[in-house]
Amino acid sequence: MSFPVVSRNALRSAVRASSRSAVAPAPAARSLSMLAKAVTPRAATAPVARLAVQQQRGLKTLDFAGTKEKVYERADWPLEKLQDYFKNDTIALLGYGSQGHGQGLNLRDNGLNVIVGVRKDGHSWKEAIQDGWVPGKNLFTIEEAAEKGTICMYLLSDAAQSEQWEHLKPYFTKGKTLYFSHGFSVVYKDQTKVIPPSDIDVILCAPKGSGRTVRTQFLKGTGINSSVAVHQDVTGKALEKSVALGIAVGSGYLYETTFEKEVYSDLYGERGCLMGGIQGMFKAQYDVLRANGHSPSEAFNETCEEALMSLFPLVGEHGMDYMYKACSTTARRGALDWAPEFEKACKPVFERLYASVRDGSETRRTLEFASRPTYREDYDKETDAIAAQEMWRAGHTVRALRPGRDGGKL
Ligand SMILES: NC(=O)C1=CN([C@@H]2O[C@H](COP(=O)(O)OP(=O)(O)OC[C@H]3O[C@@H](n4cnc5c(N)ncnc54)[C@H](OP(=O)(O)O)[C@@H]3O)[C@@H](O)[C@H]2O)C=CC1
Ligand SMILES: CC(=O)[C@](C)(O)C(=O)O
Ligand SMILES: [Mg+2]
Ligand SMILES: [Mg+2]
Repeated sequence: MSFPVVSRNALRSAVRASSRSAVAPAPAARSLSMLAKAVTPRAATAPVARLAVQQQRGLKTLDFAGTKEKVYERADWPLEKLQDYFKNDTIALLGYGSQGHGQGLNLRDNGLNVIVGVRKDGHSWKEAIQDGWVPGKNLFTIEEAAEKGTICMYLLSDAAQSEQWEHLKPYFTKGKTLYFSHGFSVVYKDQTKVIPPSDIDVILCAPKGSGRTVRTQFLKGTGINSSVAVHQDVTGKALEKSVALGIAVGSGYLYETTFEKEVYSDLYGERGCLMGGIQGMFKAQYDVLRANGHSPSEAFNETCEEALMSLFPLVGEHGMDYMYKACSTTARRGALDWAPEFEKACKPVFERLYASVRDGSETRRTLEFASRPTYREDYDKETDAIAAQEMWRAGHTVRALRPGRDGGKL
């Protein structure tokens, strides 16, 4: 079938770009995903799968639109090398939220010696048991795991990292490594009081996506992209260790950054285009359609469904210009004219947001809110309120209509 609105040149350059790109899936990765599907999940599958995916790539300096940056790729860390590198380590995951789940299961499937530490009988404890962690064998209280771990992965919520710090710090003794998936605790130390002992390596690997995706991409044989950074290098091996761990937890490739840059960009991004901004923009567009007499299904389809199911995936695969070219000349004219209007309207909001991240206001708010004993229920109330908005209730019905779907949950 032909694809009339995309010029041959555009298609050719899209293909060239994607074959050049560091993220283009290697053929081996594709066959790996079939392999991963063909065998039962967990332990036995992934190590076999990972061996199949020896790509000829490793540490690289790449040109990102004119700026040279270092990227680490998993080809430099085949499974046997990872297993050998961490053979004397006990990797202790402290916390089992979204990241604990994704990173922990991937480490376990990679055959590394990993244990989980969470509050006994809490929500995470139950979830860990469901995921096959066994109390007394590889599931412990936070304190027990912190004691046993030579590499302690501090994956409690950012608020709990601060709250538990004084209590857990004595376990982070000389020679151990402290690992974060966010620059938050260390960078906002004035508020969090997290100041690591000076005789341990302090490193970061922050997957740039949900812990759920960290897991699903690993099972598919692809890999999330992550940031790596070093806060303290006592052994001279801190960077190497952060890269090795980054690969071991399921990253496909890693960008080098600093704790500060990671946390500023992360807090900003999630409040902006990734989560807060997108909900706000969808809602505003939907409400105007409804106020002008459009039905809920029409308003939802023209705001969310088409974006998420048709146009955004094209942007993700090939870039914004490709998506524009795949749409009508009519759409293109209007979108080209209106994009700068939106940019102008949004820019001051983004500037205010960045300032609020940098001056610690966002941190203060998070620490206050997520420290509440009722934090789960309190968050649920607000996300339930989003689910209760007419827009997302309409979305529930729309999603259920997608062929192959039997319900409204993605
Ligand atoms: N979510 C994501 O996908 C991403 C997260 N990160 C970072 O990874 C780290 C972990 O985040 P995430 O996985 O989302 O986890 P959450 O922020 O959802 O935190 C959940 C974990 O913290 C524990 N916890 C919360 N409060 C307390 C407390 N007072 N005492 C003891 N334990 C507590 C929970 O245990 P319990 O069930 O017992 O309450 C649970 O194990 C954070 O630094 C985050 O910024 C980085 C990239 C993406
Ligand atoms: C998933 C992720 O990268 C976020 C949005 O930054 C987070 O969950 O904190
Ligand atoms: Mg974040
Ligand atoms: Mg993030």
